[in-house]
Amino acid sequence: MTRPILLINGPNLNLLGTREPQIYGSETLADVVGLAKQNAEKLNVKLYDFQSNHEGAIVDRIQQARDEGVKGIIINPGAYTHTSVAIRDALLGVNIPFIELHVSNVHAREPFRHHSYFSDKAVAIIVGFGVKGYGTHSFISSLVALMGIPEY
Ligand SMILES: O=C(O)[C@@H]1C=C(O)[C@@H](O)[C@H](O)C1
Repeated sequence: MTRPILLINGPNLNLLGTREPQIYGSETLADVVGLAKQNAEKLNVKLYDFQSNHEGAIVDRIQQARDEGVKGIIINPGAYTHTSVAIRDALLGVNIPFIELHVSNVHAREPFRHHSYFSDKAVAIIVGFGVKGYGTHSFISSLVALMGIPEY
């Protein structure tokens, strides 16, 4: 029985690899998701992934996660981190523990990136590890533990 978790990436993360590589690195989103899935599988964790540039689509995907029995969500809301009450409400509404992730250290960037609509409700926050934050083996196992997802 695998333990389903959902990885959500918000706007412009589909540009990873070509987008401001000095900030976000040169790996593509496909590289990142592939590594995370590989490492999740080793831990008997089924990782679903989703990327959208549209706030409502992210809200819909979060709501769908409850029906799928997703046990935890790792979300990089992208710029919606700093603006979206709607995505915050969706996460609270489905009552699934989530971890907030950012490739860059948002606190070392422009002031408008210092506020997050998610951090006060996140189980944990991963900030500034670059794309490594998405999914080395040790990260996934600690994320799963942090989200209180039981061993099957
Ligand atoms: O570091 C990241 O992954 C976040 C990604 C984005 O697209 C920005 O809008 C956020 O401000 C930071």
